[in-house]
Amino acid sequence: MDAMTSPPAPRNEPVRAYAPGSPERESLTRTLDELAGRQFQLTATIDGRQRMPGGDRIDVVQPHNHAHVLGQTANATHEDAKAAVEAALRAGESWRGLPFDERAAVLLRAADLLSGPWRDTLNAATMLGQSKTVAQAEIDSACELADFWRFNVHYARQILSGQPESAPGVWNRMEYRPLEGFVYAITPFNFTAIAGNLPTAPALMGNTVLWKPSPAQGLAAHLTMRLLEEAGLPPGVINLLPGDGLAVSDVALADPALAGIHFTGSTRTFQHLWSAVGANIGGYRTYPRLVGETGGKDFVVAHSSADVDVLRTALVRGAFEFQGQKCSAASRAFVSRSVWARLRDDLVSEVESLTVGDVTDLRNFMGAVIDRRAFDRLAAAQRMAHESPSLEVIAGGTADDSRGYFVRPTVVEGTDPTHEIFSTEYFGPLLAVHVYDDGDYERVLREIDRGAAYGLTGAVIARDRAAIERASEELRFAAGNFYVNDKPTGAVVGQQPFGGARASGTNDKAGSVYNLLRWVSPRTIKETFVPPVRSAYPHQG
Ligand SMILES: NC(=O)c1ccc[n+]([C@@H]2O[C@H](COP(=O)([O-])OP(=O)(O)OC[C@H]3O[C@@H](n4cnc5c(N)ncnc54)[C@H](O)[C@@H]3O)[C@@H](O)[C@H]2O)c1
Ligand SMILES: N[C@@H](CCC=O)C(=O)O
Repeated sequence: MDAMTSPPAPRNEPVRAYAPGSPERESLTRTLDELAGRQFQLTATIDGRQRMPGGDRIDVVQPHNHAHVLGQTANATHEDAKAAVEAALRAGESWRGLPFDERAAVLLRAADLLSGPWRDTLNAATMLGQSKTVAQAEIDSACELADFWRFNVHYARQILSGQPESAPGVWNRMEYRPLEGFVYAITPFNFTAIAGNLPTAPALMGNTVLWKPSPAQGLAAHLTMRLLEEAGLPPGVINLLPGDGLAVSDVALADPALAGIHFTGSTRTFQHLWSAVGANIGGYRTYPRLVGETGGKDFVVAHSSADVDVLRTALVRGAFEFQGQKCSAASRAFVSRSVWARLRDDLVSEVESLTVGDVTDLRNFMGAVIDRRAFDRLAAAQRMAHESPSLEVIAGGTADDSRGYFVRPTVVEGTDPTHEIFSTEYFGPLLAVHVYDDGDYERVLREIDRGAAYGLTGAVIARDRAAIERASEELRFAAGNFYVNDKPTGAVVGQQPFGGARASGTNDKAGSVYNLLRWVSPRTIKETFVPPVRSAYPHQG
């Protein structure tokens, strides 16, 4: 169809409350029972066909009840990856030839399916598979994913409408071509929305994709793929390859047609991928676009003018929601001594009262950490905190893996702000607090800026406008998402475009124009209506 069309304007998907007795709670509870009672085969999807990969088998379990197996998956092999590359390249010819509106319609339909009939399914899968409470699942697998799909269509249209000037007699046009080759999307365990966005954002711009989700997010990823198929995604446009990704990387990173990597996960993994691309740089048809959103050591700085209730709430929610497994989670706090005197006891008792347990019991505030590796890492960090002379564990500090991977929310007070607890990302419910003299605000801002390698999120809690301005200035490069009198988590698509620099990534702001621009390779076309027919210029006489 040749027309300037107007799709529905995007708006943020309203967040449901799931209060006791509400219809949405009853319906979700039924879906939780239904999914928990099934055994899923978490297959690969290559060229629209599902098959179990040929590599080692992996059980996908409920982290809060690790004896409960939700399904089986397997590591994709070299053969699986080669088949997926071929399928993506084949599908690319027809997918990029489709008018933009047809591609956009698939994602708009996916968003409406997700906010309607698929909502309970993806929320329940995210609760069971990733141990998210209903509130955390709802803002992720329902709202943020639907927002990504709707807002990306809106931002893509803005990009397509960006056209150059044309002088009289000439028509200049900009064509937003997809990249030449395939995009490799590698996604983390912690957000179903990020997992769904990373393959679909390049696809919207006309690219075809290999999608390698985290095994620990395998159930929600499998169901997201089914939802996209129901929405009309053609075979081969997104090819899902489950497992650890090692064989997939062997194939994808060595392929001349690798045109981009869309990654979210740890800094270490991204640096490994970047090095592999660097080592092979002469072998590609085009320079691969490398987009990676990675780790964080996110701060809260409380000035002596801070409101103590605002600070306590920002710390508890910011550090402990989803067990601190958000790249944005507050993990280092710098609190002025006069505020700490009024905060400490209430903070400790609130943290000690947080309920941690099975997320299908909707009264719990927190679930389990994702797996054995995370549990061991966090238990070791707790031991280190108990043993270190400059640290005092003032809340939590225990962990129990007898039924699920449960780690109590833990607050550690540290006198030495250069201790590794203030610079290492542990990715769990562990908050380190440094108390500074009220007069040392400027010094502490510099300490925060230099104290960690990351630059993802941070917050200042203060009533004094000059203190807010000083923090904003001094910490300008310490956070890509900076919050004033709020927790440093919970960015909303369309409102707080998300991402950070330094060791936190390429800061391409998922769910924005900046991100989508990375998946196009513009072509400028100049057409001259009445072209010259002589080479000589007037000054030649
Ligand atoms: N900045 C952000 O927006 C953001 C968002 C979410 C998570 N994160 C970060 O992600 C990390 C937690 O997620 P994670 O534990 O899933 O990270 P991870 O790096 O362990 O894994 C991320 C993905 O990479 C895959 N992977 C690892 N090695 C690979 C290889 N050689 N080839 C192909 N795939 C490979 C994993 O299987 C997984 O799918 C934290 O550091 C967190 O801060 C950042
Ligand atoms: N965008 C999310 C964090 C994603 C990383 O885990 C937030 O703002 O809390």
